[in-house]
Amino acid sequence: MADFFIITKALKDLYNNSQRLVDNESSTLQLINVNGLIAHLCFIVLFILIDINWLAIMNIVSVIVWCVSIVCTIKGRHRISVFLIAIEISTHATVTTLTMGLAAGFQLYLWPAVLLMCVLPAAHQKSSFWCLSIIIAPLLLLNLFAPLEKEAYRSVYNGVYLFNLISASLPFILTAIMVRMIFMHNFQHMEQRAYNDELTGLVNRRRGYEILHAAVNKHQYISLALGDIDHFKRINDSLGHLKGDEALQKIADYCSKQLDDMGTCCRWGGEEFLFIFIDQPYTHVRYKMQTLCEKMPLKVKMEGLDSPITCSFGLVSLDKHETLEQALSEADKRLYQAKDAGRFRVVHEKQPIV
Ligand SMILES: Nc1nc2c(ncn2[C@@H]2O[C@H](COP(=O)(O)OP(=O)(O)OP(=O)(O)O)[C@@H](O)[C@H]2O)c(=O)[nH]1
Repeated sequence: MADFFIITKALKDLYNNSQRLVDNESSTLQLINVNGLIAHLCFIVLFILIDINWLAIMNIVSVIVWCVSIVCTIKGRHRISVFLIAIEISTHATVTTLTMGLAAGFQLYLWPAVLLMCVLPAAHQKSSFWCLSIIIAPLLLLNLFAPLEKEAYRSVYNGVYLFNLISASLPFILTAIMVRMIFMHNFQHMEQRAYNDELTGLVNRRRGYEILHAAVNKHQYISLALGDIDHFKRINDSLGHLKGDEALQKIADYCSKQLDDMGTCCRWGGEEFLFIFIDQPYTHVRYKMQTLCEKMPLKVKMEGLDSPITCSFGLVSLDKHETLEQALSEADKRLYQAKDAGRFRVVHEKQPIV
């Protein structure tokens, strides 16, 4: 069991680090450069072994191009590096396919290169278009017009094709994984921005409504507490808006920690928070909200304030025959009752309980 956790943790770490990797154009390019360099070094050995010396020499030239590309990437000349990669792959595939025929499988390297070019220079559309053309043009022309086989190389076709098939599939699969990771990362980022309040990090009103509607559709038992910071204007007026923001962050932090897994705290408006409890016994919710309210002045502190930081709350549970809007409106009414009764309290029925 422990082994299983170690493996899942290692995979998780790898996934997180690789996300950082694809976030950074420079490290992605360098990863591709190093892979290209290693592949061509292997080619040199392979072609010496099967005695095709002109291909071994050609791969030495390729190695030099990949080295130059590595230097360009280090110097931040990413566009040149991408062009070099496109030209190297395109030239290599064209010359070898025309000389040995399609049966050797060198044209296969152009497919992962198409995918790579679509992903890599995403920030520069013009160069992306040219790099793609450098790859797509030979891909089409070779498949249409290159000779299928050459008599001189018949004996090596099986081995060379298999080698090319495997080593061209690997970058294809890796690039596809990279595209998926970029997509997932961007999706999570967008979801985070769409659902979370920027200042406090709490879920926002939109997400709050989604959680509520989902619970209503599933006929779950819902309790709501609408909270409002007491005399927040005074905090802003005495310490300034930036410190006011800091107070909001501290209160949000405190509320989420206090709630733990029991419920969700949303930033409902400026200095208003909505606490959502799904399928939690009302007595537990009442106790939780009351403790949260009582402990707040002890746990949330700001230097330079004359009075402690407190909140008032209106707590309701959603009746079966009641709509969400009615429950929210009732919570709002109870919040006002809490304010009228002197603040720093939870009103859950008609009368305050703190
Ligand atoms: N710093 C900061 N202030 C905010 C933000 N959103 C709302 N506010 C402030 O919150 C204050 C709300 O003031 P009021 O509605 O008068 O309420 P209050 O002073 O909290 O008084 P009571 O609610 O009656 O206890 C205003 O000064 C708003 O400018 C925010 O994101 N950052």
